[in-house]
Amino acid sequence: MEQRIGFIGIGNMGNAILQGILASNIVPGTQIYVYDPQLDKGQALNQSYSINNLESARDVARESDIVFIAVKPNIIVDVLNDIQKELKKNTIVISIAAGVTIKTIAKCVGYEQKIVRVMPNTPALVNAAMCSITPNTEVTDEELTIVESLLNCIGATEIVPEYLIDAVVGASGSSPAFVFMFIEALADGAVKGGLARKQAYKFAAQAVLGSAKLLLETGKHPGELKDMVCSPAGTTIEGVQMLEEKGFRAAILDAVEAAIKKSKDLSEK
Ligand SMILES: NC(=O)C1=CN([C@@H]2O[C@H](COP(=O)(O)OP(=O)(O)OC[C@H]3O[C@@H](n4cnc5c(N)ncnc54)[C@H](OP(=O)(O)O)[C@@H]3O)[C@@H](O)[C@H]2O)C=CC1
Ligand SMILES: O=C(O)[C@@H]1CCC=N1
Repeated sequence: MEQRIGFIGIGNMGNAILQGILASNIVPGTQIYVYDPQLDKGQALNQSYSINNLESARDVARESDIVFIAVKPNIIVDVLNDIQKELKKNTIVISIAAGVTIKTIAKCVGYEQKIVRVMPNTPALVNAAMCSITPNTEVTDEELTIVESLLNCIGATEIVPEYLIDAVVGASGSSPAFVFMFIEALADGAVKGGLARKQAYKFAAQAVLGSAKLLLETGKHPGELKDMVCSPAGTTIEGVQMLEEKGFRAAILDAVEAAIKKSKDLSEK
């Protein structure tokens, strides 16, 4: 890919996308420009991949054809106002912020700027991200394809209308945290049953990974796959009954709903 890619902010999520892109080799490090106030974050990558560590967000905006804004939602407006004069007409501004609308972004960088909202997740670090993509009307089909191919290098993508991004936050942006809690709890249970801690994480995580793969690759309904595990009068159905009694499904549903609500609240501010 010939485009120069910028990153403003390389905290948890910016760094995960950046590392995923670097590992995929789609863009050489020399075509990547980053700024984060903690310069050491970029310096480590500079040694391994020869990326360009710049001294300000404005410098990154000036150098980039596609620029990821990966700062927290509460400072994104300040950052966008700061870089606005440095953007070229065709620069694609990608925001990964939860709850910051295309309209809010356009108010800062101009309604004619090419803007894409992306909702990624941290599995980007291991090239297993799920990203939603929402372009504004200034983005051409060709440019959208470029953004898609960039993000497909770090996982899977789906194009969604803007009003569904809050739901994506619940389903895949925030949900890795819920899944890690689930894995941690699975492992705690196994440790209680006598398994060594390290092995417990491996068994639990591989079970989650394998189950997700089975669902995606067979396309079967999750209920059918669950039924395949439950032998009559066996061990699994005992656990399933316990999860139903403790409100497992309702708890997950409520957690997703709470994340969606927060994302909506942020965009109404
Ligand atoms: N974490 C996740 O799983 C996901 C996050 N997101 C979105 O990603 C964005 C970033 O979140 P996350 O990575 O978790 O947050 P982090 O706090 O981990 O990362 C933000 C980074 O931006 C840096 N920063 C602060 N001010 C500036 C500035 N003026 N210019 C450049 N960089 C700056 C911060 O430095 P310092 O720490 O010194 O302030 C930090 O390194 C948010 O908008 C969030 O909604 C979206 C999907 C998933
Ligand atoms: O917690 C957050 O606000 C961000 C957005 C989605 C995942 N992390």
